[in-house]
Amino acid sequence: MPKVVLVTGATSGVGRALCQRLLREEEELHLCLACRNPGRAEALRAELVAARPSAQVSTVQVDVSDLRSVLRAAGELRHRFRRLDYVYLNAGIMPSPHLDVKALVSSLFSRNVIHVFSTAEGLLTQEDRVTADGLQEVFATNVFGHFLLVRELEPLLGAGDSPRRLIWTSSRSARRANFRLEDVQHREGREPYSSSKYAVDLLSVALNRHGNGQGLFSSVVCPGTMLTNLTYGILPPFVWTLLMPFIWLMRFFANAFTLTPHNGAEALVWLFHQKPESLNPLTKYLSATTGLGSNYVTTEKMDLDENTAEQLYRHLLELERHVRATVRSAD
Ligand SMILES: NC(=O)C1=CN([C@@H]2O[C@H](COP(=O)(O)OP(=O)(O)OC[C@H]3O[C@@H](n4cnc5c(N)ncnc54)[C@H](OP(=O)(O)O)[C@@H]3O)[C@@H](O)[C@H]2O)C=CC1
Ligand SMILES: CC(C)=CCC[C@@H](C)[C@H]1CC[C@H]2C3=C(CC[C@]12C)[C@@]1(C)CCC(=O)C[C@@H]1CC3
Repeated sequence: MPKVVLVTGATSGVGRALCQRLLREEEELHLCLACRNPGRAEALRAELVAARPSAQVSTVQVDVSDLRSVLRAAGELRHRFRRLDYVYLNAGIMPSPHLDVKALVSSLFSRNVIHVFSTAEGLLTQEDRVTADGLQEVFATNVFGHFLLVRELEPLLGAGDSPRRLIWTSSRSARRANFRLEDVQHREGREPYSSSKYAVDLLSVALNRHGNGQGLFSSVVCPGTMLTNLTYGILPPFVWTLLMPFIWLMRFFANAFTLTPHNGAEALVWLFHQKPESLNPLTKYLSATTGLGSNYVTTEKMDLDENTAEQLYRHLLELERHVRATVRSAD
């Protein structure tokens, strides 16, 4: 039986590289591309099948920031598949990022330079929006839409003869100081991206607590800093090109500059092969690249506690009840 793998945000960046690498490395696989843009999804499907004609690749349309779209897509997946072996919860956004150039320059002369360049701590703020469902867009996309998808896919992720896996694309920029249980959507702060990734880390811990007994295992990864549509929103491609000599030099000191989506996918592919029982739920798995360009996976203990994880989980369940009631009454 081929393993069934669902990937959100497969049309570009690390999601796309993950699909290419999995199909190149794995014989028996059914890859389902969960994408918001059907044209791009079909173009990717055709490209993957052209590269490997025996590959089984399908698509499903989903905008993870739109709750009705998530409910509809999950219904379609329940209809199409009897089980999902791996779900990569990878789609993510960072809207209208602002780089604090003064902080960037002063970090160059600080002892913290490697940490700051690996995590972007203090360097970036974003402007979030509110979705048609009334949620903060970064939270809806990076966290809640995916949470609802997982909840809706529970019948396909339940106990079976082999473990089921959730693999979240988080970030080294997830930071406890940017997250508050009283404001999980980050309505008030200026770092919704970091807050959303911290929420992802917490959520993964809670999902393990509630799912491991039924054979469901969750992990978080950071692909490192890559040049993708997301980072081209921070600096345009030509500026990244100008910075390249500096970045190549930085790579000898900061392994987080993976730069290409292929390199960034290292930890996502590595996790595919690991026995979930051997993984630590409190560890983040990081793609890393050496100065000479070799890829490897390293780990980081997450700065969180299980009590906060549980409280966030309950909060998300409550929000889920609320949005389901709203969707029902509007239909
Ligand atoms: N780039 C980096 O340096 C880092 C990225 N990450 C994380 O990696 C993940 C992938 O980002 P990356 O590859 O860099 O960025 P890209 O912008 O290249 O890819 C993002 C993907 O997510 C999809 N997407 C965005 N919003 C939605 C939505 N509402 N519904 C469905 N799909 C959506 C995009 O679809 P579409 O093609 O339609 O736009 C695209 O396929 C994100 O979670 C990001 O936070 C983490 C650390 C560093
Ligand atoms: C000289 C030089 C390398 C300049 C680039 C400065 C910044 C644009 C980068 C420094 C740290 C980077 C970083 C990210 C984006 C680009 C930087 C701010 C991320 C926020 C991208 C998305 C993530 O999930 C984490 C990354 C942390 C580091």
